[in-house]
Amino acid sequence: MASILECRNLEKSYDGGRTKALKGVSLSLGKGRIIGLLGPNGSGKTTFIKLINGLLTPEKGELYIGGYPVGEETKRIISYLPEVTYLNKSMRIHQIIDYFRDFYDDFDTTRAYEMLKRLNIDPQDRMKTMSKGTKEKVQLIMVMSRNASLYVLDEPIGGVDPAARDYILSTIVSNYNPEATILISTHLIADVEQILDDVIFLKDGNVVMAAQAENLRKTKGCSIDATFREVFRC
Ligand SMILES: Nc1ncnc2c1ncn2[C@@H]1O[C@H](COP(=O)(O)OP(=O)(O)OP(=O)(O)O)[C@@H](O)[C@H]1O
Repeated sequence: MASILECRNLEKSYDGGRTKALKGVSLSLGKGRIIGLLGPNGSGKTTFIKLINGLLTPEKGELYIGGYPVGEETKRIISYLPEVTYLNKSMRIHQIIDYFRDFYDDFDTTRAYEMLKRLNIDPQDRMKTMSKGTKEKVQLIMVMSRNASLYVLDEPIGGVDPAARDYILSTIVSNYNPEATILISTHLIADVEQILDDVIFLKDGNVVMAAQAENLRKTKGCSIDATFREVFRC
């Protein structure tokens, strides 16, 4: 299978080496796959995502996205949803859409307005007057309205109510280019597992499992959520 991301022996630590967040991660992410990056708190998910986006640099190892080392080329092909809100709170949604359209050549304005409509969000609303969950929906819509090769979503539905989660997930799946790859980091495994093709389990900075979701369910005879609870039982 052709891959969009390849990494070998990635290592990253904090505090001058005292905290080893990634201890030699090697992975290949296939094109056109929806991949769950799963692991308990502190397992290294956000660190890995920050390396992909060039916000951190590894101490060791190699990382290539679309055949390029992390840099300008890779930023162009990655659409990234960070854990924290980064949109200007005083802006109205339609202004944010204009901003994204000006900033990203691959931004699809029509798709953004369609997704807002489907989720009943008024483009005239200002970010600061919206609930946490609605802000999350808007951010996700902006990120998914780009025609990227790799979407990296760090906890995309944490603040969204359960009724809206399925709707958002199906919106994600139906609106993105099937050639593109989506990497989703989340603790809400039961909610997202229906859309996952592959899963990666991270534990203490190591990949402890990387498998096709369907194969894993067959082998274990249970859901990904149940397997996760078994592997990471406290
Ligand atoms: N800025 C930082 N300074 C020091 N240590 C950090 C920093 N960021 C993360 N760490 C540590 O690195 C390790 C991995 O953290 P990371 O945030 O990547 O995990 P995570 O899997 O995303 O966790 P969570 O599910 O809680 O978001 C943890 O031990 C964490 O305490």
